[in-house]
Amino acid sequence: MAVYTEVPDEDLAAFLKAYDIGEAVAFKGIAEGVENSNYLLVTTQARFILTLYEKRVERSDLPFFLGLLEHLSAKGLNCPQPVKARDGAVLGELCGRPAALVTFLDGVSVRRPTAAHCAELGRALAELHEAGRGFGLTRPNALSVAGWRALERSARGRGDAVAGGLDALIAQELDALEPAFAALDLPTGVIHADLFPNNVFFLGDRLSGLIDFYFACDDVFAYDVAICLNAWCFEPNGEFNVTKGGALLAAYHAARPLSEAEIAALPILARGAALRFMLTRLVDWLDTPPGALVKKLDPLEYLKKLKFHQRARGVADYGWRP
Ligand SMILES: Nc1ncnc2c1ncn2[C@@H]1O[C@H](COP(=O)(O)OP(=O)(O)O)[C@@H](O)[C@H]1O
Ligand SMILES: N[C@@H](CCOP(=O)(O)O)C(=O)O
Repeated sequence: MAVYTEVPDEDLAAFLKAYDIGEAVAFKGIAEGVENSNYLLVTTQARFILTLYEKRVERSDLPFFLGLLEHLSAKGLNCPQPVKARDGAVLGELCGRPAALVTFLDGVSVRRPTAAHCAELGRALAELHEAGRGFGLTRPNALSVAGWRALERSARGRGDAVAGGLDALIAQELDALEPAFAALDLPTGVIHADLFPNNVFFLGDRLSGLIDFYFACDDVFAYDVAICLNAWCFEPNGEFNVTKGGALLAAYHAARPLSEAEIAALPILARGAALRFMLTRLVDWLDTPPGALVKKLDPLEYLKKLKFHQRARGVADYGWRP
């Protein structure tokens, strides 16, 4: 359960005084999520999500995240919209944490995406990349290749207790991926960087909205595609589903054509994305105290994915059909 900070009734009431959104009629912690504390707030006017920003979110990044939501909403993308307080501010403070209210999106996330879901996702990802153009703020990707060494250092010497040989494998991957990423010269812009199935809502078969932009940053567009190939196209038994991969890539390409260089780079980008999620999960796995109210995510799921990417012979292995 991702509620790190409990909000007492009187603190909530004081916080809501700054807004013109009606009276609170229900307020409850949301079990899903990993990074921040999220609450569902129902008022006499509407439903909202109240987020208290926790560990990995830097306060100085919040204008980027909240401004991006406003920019994307204005471009017609269905994502949460920050709610302004009476003084126009979108960022407040609650229980000693930065906090914001955003609009509630209808829809449900899918646990077992089909090829049709992957196609919807591919199209929406391309639309997100297009909609991000012209956003005035920038944010480097703290969890791209330049950030992986620090994660490796913080897990160093402890990986082998999770899987035999893991420490050496991570060190070798970094040695291989750092020069490979440095050699890439691909189109960049605003990416979501965490568009996993839990952050995508559907109404029936149609994708209805995207949430959780708190890893969004400026980076290579095709890296975002590679993150999604990892998150959407593997089966629970660890096999990559080329039908799903092909559907995701074709739908993305139809909405934002991928260049030859982007297509050729997908296997190495997917390998890097697998390492990135394995590393953050590994650090959380090792450092989350026993009894913490959060579901720890399995780093070894991403070790299996990484091994698939190491073996991949080319983009055809991901279902790409020219
Ligand atoms: N704008 C929103 N509309 C509806 N539900 C939301 C919204 N934002 C978050 N949620 C719910 O809260 C859960 C956790 O949100 P998320 O942003 O993924 O948290 P975290 O960043 O902590 O991982 C989501 O799975 C979803 O159920
Ligand atoms: N998607 C990441 C964890 C981040 O969780 P989210 O709830 O913020 O999407 C992973 O699977 O490792």
